[in-house]
Amino acid sequence: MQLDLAAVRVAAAAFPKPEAFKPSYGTAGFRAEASLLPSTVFRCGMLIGLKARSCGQACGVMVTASHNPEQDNGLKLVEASGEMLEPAWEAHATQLAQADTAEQLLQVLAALAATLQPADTPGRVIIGRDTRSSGADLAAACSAGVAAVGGKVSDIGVVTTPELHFTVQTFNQYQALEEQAYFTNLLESFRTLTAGSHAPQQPLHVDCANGVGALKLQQLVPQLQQLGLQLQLYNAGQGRLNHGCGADYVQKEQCFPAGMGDLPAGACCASIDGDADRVVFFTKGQDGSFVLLDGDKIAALAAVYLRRLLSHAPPGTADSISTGVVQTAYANGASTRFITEQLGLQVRCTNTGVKYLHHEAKAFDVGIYFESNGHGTVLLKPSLLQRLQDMDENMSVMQLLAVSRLMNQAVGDAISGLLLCDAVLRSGTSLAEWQALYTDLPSRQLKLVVADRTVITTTDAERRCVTPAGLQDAIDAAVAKYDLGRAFARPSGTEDAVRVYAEAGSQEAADALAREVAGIVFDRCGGVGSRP
Ligand SMILES: CC(=O)N[C@H]1[C@@H](OP(=O)(O)O)O[C@H](CO)[C@@H](O)[C@@H]1O
Ligand SMILES: [Mg+2]
Repeated sequence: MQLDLAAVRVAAAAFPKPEAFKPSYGTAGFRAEASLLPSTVFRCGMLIGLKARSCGQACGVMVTASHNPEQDNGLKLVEASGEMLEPAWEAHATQLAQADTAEQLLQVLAALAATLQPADTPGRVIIGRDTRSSGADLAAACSAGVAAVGGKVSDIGVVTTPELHFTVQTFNQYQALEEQAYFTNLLESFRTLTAGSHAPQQPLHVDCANGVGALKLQQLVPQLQQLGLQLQLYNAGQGRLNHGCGADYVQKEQCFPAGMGDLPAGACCASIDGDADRVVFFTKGQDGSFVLLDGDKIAALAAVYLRRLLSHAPPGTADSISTGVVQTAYANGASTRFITEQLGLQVRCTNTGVKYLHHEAKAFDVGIYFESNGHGTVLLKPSLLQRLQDMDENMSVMQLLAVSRLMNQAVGDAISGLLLCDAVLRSGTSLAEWQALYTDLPSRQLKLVVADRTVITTTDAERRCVTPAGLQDAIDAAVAKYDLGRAFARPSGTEDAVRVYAEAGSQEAADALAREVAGIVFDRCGGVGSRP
């Protein structure tokens, strides 16, 4: 592909890279303090502009730092399929973003362009952003990057991350960019799923993390009310983004978000994160305690529901359909046991990061995937959808098709997840029954800093360490001392830290095992600071 490198040089000069800044495309794209990022987003604009021109379709950029503080920002790049950027291109993105001089930058860009052919159709880049104050300027820098390589831009303004993925996916199918298509799709599929179910339900109290999800849910409130769902929104934009609220806070701190501690016992509550791509549920126990229903519990509920729908489909349907649940090593062992032993479904474990789960889930006709922290969705294979469409109209078949429309097929979507769980709760599974599907094994997560976390390499979906030598044997010896013990250590893909996870028969044992494993990692991997 031919590029006007002189013009690129001039355009790039307006977005100099801070000298010591070495950004890399992590588990969820780039993230940093917003003022560091203009060069990164400009360069990623060039990268995704080239990709769009070479495939002749729309690709996407989402400017967001998700659950991180307001002063941070970042970006996620989106393929024409609506899915996350393919790994080979993550490496190109890192190379471009790290180029120190104009010469290096042009060299990396020209080398990449030389491998690409322009398509017959022009392609375009759809850019969205969350509510952060730095978002508009960064989106403009990204547009400038796309333009510098001769690409076309559609800036769709403030949207949730999954909405951007959905828009890219559907634009390539129907050439429409209207936001209403996203809402209509959610509302109509929710209507099908809840038709004939037992309204009125109790209200659903949603903590919106003071983020973009609040804006979008506010728009849905009146129509959802007509469908029998009463949404009460909290942290809907008055307070600081992700501050004392949001899915990340609630799941990590295991406590009520700001403004929601006074709700009555048994209230049905949920938290979404700053860019609305993850959701967890929670409630208050009769004793006033905080009760979390995390991504594992959502996966279990979705699995119960889909299994039920499949069993009511025309005879023989369920037998010929592969249904599986994809989890990571962080999934509570009790959830894995419930899904395999009680539901008789397959469970696969992948590396941490939604892109790995999504990929694995596509192998099933019905693939349910959730990380414990609430990222996830339900995928139905196109060949299965075709089969269902060809079947006689049966309530369960209609509902299975509705699940495929409600659940974002490109990426995890908090709004889809909220609506799916509400629909299942109305279909006859109560909140108490959901809670009681299984009891979580006590667990503990810790993190520690070591001199160089890349000395730790892992295998078996990050559940076992390969290097440094002897580390895994020492972890195994620790785990063996605990009843129902399981533990692993892995380097984070988003932070300069090593994460340790442990579960065991009691909370004290899980805490002790996590501490012990963290100590082992500290001693053998060059721990920094005080020993855990
Ligand atoms: C234990 C944990 O919660 N890890 C998170 C975190 O990844 P790490 O590689 O563990 O830093 O950020 C990812 C991106 O948001 C998310 O997908 C993942 O679940
Ligand atoms: Mg997020």
